[in-house]
Amino acid sequence: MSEAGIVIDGVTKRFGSFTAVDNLTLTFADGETACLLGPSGCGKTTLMRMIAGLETPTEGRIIIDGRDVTNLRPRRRNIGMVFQYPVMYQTLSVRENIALPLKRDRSLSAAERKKRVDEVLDVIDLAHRADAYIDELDAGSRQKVAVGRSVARQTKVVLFDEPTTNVEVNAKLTLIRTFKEISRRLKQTAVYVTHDQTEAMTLADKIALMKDGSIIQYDGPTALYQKPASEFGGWFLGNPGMNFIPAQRTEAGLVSPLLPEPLDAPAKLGAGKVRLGIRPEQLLARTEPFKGSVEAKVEDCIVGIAGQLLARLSVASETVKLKTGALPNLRAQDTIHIGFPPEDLLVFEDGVRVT
Ligand SMILES: Nc1ncnc2c1ncn2[C@@H]1O[C@H](COP(=O)(O)OP(=O)(O)OP(=O)(O)O)[C@@H](O)[C@H]1O
Repeated sequence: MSEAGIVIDGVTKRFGSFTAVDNLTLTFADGETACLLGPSGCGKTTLMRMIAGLETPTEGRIIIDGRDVTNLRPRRRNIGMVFQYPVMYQTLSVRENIALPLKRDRSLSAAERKKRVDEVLDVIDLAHRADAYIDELDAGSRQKVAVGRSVARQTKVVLFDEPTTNVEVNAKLTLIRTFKEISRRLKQTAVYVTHDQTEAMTLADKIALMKDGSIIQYDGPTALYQKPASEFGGWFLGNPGMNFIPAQRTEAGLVSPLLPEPLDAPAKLGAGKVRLGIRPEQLLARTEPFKGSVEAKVEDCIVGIAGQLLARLSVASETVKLKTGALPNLRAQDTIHIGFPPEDLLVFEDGVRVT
């Protein structure tokens, strides 16, 4: 196994009898930005700390750029790290903070060092503040300096541990753009831990969706959203998550009181429990009945981001979530008509996607 990038090879981490990371095997490809995403306690930080060398795997190996680093100390791994709370030297300027990690590198001349720092200042878009002191900057700019410092050595791998947690919402997007631009320009392999799905969707080439110490799916953001491999992925991604509707097998296909017509059953369906998945924004919703519609009662309704309505509906003893911009006057207790476009329905068997 000598490929570039980061190879996680059968890695397990146990704390006493508790397994935080459970026999993971995965490759973060060279030059790719990968996000580790998942609910609190799923093992994201533990996995990243093992890549960094801050934690030793109980079993398995970690290979960075073809070199087995499992037993190397963090400093010997040649990686950059950006944390939630960066340590910054208040009495040094932006330029001096970024230059700091380069001081130890004797292979660089003073001119080369200055050139590197100028390059970094340019990428993080802080050349105009190069001589400012850290405490004169806002949290977003400070975090940019932290990133600048971590990438100044131009390591092949850079790790981010929820670096936007303490940055105000408006500055987050700028910061994320900066991360992307830097990894692209420096062709770095970046691993980024977050529990913010919007951040992961915006930033990642690929997302590793984690649950209980395992990786449920490793895929591009669009594939993960549109074709979750499991009900967990459908539920976890999206705001609100995917709807799941129970269905029964019959001679005519899959039937449900929510569907006026049976749905063709996939050939590879076994004998397990079948549920149909559909995203709240994929439901059709109108005030009048239409072809293929069923009647639904609005239980409650709130206005979401960008004026879209988020409603909880009861339909034939099931609860269904709807996200729509089409019914601006929707109120609780209204009766409406909804439809499930067959082409948008995903079939899950025992929690695993079949189509
Ligand atoms: N040093 C430790 N000793 C004992 N248990 C630990 C230790 N570090 C982590 N754990 C446990 O391992 C599990 C995974 O923790 P981890 O911090 O990796 O999760 P996470 O996905 O990063 O969660 P969060 O988003 O809350 O940071 C948790 O149940 C945590 O309590």
